[in-house]
Amino acid sequence: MSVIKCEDLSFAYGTQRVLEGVSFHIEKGEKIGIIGLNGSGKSTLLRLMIGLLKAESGTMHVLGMPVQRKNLKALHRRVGYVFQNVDEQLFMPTVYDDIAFGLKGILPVDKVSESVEAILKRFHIMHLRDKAPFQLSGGEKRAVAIATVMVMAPEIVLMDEPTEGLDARMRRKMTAFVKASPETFVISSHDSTFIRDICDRVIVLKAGHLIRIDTPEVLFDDFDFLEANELI
Ligand SMILES: Nc1ncnc2c1ncn2[C@@H]1O[C@H](COP(=O)(O)OP(=O)(O)OP(=O)(O)O)[C@@H](O)[C@H]1O
Repeated sequence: MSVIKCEDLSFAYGTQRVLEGVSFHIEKGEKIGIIGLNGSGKSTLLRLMIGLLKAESGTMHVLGMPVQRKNLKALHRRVGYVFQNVDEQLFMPTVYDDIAFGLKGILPVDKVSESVEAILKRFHIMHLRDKAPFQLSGGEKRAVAIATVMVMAPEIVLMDEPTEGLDARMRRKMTAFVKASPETFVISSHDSTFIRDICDRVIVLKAGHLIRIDTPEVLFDDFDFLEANELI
C-alpha cells in the first residue's frame, strides 16, 4: 500500500523554480533516501510532504489524504518531521518538557511521564532529562529532536540530514534505530554510507528533477552515473 503518492509535483520559491514534475510512490514500511547536490530540492520535497509548503502544481497524497490546509492537523498527528536545524525543534525549558510537549492534551499526565521516560530510555538519553536544550551538544540535540518526534508514535517519519554532526557512536545508534523501526522513513542526507546501510530505495534529485529511483545496491555501484552527476 502506498502511503505517499507524489504526482507531477512542481514548486517555486517566488521566481526560483525548485522542483519540476516530480513523481514517485512510497510503500508502507519502506525506508527511502533522498540524495542530491546542495540546493537540488531535498528539504523542499520533505516540506511539501508535511504541508509546510504548498505545491504550485501536481499532487501530494500522504496516508491517503491530499496535503492541504484542511488535512494538516490530522497529518501532523500521524507524520513526524525532524528538522535539519534541530534548534528550530527544541524550544521548551528542559529536554523532558520538549519531549512531553506534543503529548499534553492527548494523554493523561501520568501516561505522559511514562511515555517520556520510555523514549528517554530507548534513546539512551535519560541523563539529559532535566537539562536545558541549549546546554546540549549538537549530537545530543539531534537525539532529543528525534525523541520528540518518535514519542508521538508517527506512522511516517521524515528526517532532514539526521546524521549531521553525529560522532561515530551516535551514528551507529541512529543506524540501528532506523533499521529496527517498522515505520516508514523518508530521509534526506549527504551521508551515502548511512543511506546505503538503511534504505530500501533511493531517490536522486538533480536541480529539482527526479533523475532516478533505485535500490542502494544498484545505485551506489553505478560509478558512471554517480560521477556524471557529481555525487562522488
Ligand atoms: N525559504 C526559501 N526561500 C527562497 N529560496 C529557498 C528557500 N529555501 C530554499 N530555497 C532555495 O531552494 C533551493 C532548494 O533548496 P533545498 O533546501 O530544498 O535544497 P537541498 O537539496 O535540501 O539542499 P542542501 O543539500 O544544501 O540541504 C535552493 O536553491 C535554495 O536556495
